[in-house]
Amino acid sequence: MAYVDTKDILDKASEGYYGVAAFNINNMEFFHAILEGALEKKSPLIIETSEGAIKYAGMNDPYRGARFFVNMIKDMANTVDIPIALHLDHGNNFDIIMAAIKAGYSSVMIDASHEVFEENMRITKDIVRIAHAAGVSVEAELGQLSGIEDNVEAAENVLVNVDEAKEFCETTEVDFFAPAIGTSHGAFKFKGEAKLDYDRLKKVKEVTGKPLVLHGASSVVQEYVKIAEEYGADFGGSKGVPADVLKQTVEYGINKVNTDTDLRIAYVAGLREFLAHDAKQFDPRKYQRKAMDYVKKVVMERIDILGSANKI
Ligand SMILES: O=C(CO)COP(=O)(O)O
Ligand SMILES: O=C[C@H](O)COP(=O)(O)O
Ligand SMILES: [Zn+2]
Ligand SMILES: [Zn+2]
Repeated sequence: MAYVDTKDILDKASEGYYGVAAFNINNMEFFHAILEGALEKKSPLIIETSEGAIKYAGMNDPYRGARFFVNMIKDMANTVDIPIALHLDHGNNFDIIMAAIKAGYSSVMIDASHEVFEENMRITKDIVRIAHAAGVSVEAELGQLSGIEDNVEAAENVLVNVDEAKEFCETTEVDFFAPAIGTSHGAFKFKGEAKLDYDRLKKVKEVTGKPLVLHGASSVVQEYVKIAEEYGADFGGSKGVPADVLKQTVEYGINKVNTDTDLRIAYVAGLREFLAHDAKQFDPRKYQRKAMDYVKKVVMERIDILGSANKI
């Protein structure tokens, strides 16, 4: 169909109260596996790359890395019949954000959430001005991702403040907004029960009216953790955001659901399983296929959970 603005995908999702997964990639194989899954589900697709992914792909040259991803994804988008957007995840380095905008990313995230509120607003507003002038939409974040502990006072300090969220969105004119509501990145999100602050989420949706983004949203699917561990991995104690919790967040206004860890675990499970059974194989197209099939399955399962199938 086309290479599109992330905002187009997310405005529709926000109106329709469904979620679209944003999948992190570092290379072609993950992109192909994700694309196969999205095509089968006829789902809009957001691909995102971290600054680290851009440096990796560009052999430490950000502009070269950003061009690498734009070329791969834009070209492919023009040959398939689903909308695809390319997003810079957790942009923090000015040069890399500029490289992504210049190379043709659909959108960028400016993550100045570690700064104090006023400074976060100032930095975000600056990036919005530059990005919008280039026709690129912007995501920004408020609060810190570190999970809700039993201590409520500590949670207050890391979770998004609703009044600040309103002021932040109005002042900066960001296109989509990531409120911290209790998730964290990686495979070890919760010690006990997965607990997110739904009330806070509902209020943020109400006061901002923006498409909302959930970071650290992987489910850490135990089926793949088990396979990986059967073949030598050690992810003891891993725990993610369960599917029913994700569905609930979508119902309360989350539209972009960032997913990296689930794909990494599925891939490494497939790779370990395949290699353990075929000691003679050294063709990457063969030994990566099972890993890609597992990634594709995770992608399709997430599309079903979030409700973006047939929304093209
Ligand atoms: O938030 C993410 C990327 O920005 C990814 O989160 P996970 O580590 O839960 O996959
Ligand atoms: O949010 C972070 C993403 O999972 C990307 O991580 P990375 O910096 O290892 O590429
Ligand atoms: Zn952050
Ligand atoms: Zn994130």
